[in-house]
Amino acid sequence: MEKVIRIQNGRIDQLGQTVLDNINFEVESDELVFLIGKTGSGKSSLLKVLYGELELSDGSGSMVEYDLRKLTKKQIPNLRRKLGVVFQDFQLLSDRSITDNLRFVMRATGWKDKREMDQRILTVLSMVGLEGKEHIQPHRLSGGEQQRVAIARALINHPKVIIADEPTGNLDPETSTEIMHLIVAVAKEEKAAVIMATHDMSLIEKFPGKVYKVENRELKSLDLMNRFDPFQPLFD
Ligand SMILES: Nc1ncnc2c1ncn2[C@@H]1O[C@H](COP(=O)(O)OP(=O)(O)OP(=O)(O)O)[C@@H](O)[C@H]1O
Repeated sequence: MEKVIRIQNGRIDQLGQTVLDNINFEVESDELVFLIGKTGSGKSSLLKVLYGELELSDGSGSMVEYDLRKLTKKQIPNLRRKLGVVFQDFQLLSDRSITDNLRFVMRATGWKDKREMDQRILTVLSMVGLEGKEHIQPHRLSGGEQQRVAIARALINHPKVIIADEPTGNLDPETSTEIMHLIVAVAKEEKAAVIMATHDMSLIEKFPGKVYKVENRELKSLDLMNRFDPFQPLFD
């Protein structure tokens, strides 16, 4: 299996303070990886490094084929073309239809041919079960549907990695499970790895994946056999 993420002895700083140190982390192209840990522990910071929003301050790291220590401003859009990013608050443009939300990203990532764009829009909307809703504006959709649009947007460029920062944080438990099923299914279809920060333990129980815990400025791989040991709580 190809490694799509690799960080060795990495360090992440925010405003001169070390958030995470001695990060050793690898993700293969077909893996589902959960990041857990208390609020403020550094999950989002790690994800930001992976999508080029924050520097890797020390060590070495690669994301898809990009060297995270040598990432130039010019390379960041190219890196993001290889990724799909999904956020807790969906981050859709509220004044545009679903189609225009997707077109906006497509234009920003170099798509030009209108027919090809329309075709891809139909494909990704059908992958997330939103066919027929192309012209609706996001505020007329439920939270679960809005997250489906965000997932469709993440799929536009055939991502190698889907990065999801608490994608179910604003959804009820039933919708969260549906969205999680969808992320896992589309990742399989597109052959993308998934790395997801979450506070939702029920998702980790339902969907088999690797689990890393961020704690005391360290990223620890949790032993899968022991991770439900009641004496080693996942969440404090
Ligand atoms: N833009 C920023 N500037 C400075 N410090 C920041 C910034 N964003 C986060 N931090 C700090 O970095 C640390 C890690 O925050 P981060 O958002 O990565 O945690 P998290 O585990 O994702 O939390 P949450 O579960 O609330 O999303 C915190 O101490 C936070 O205050």
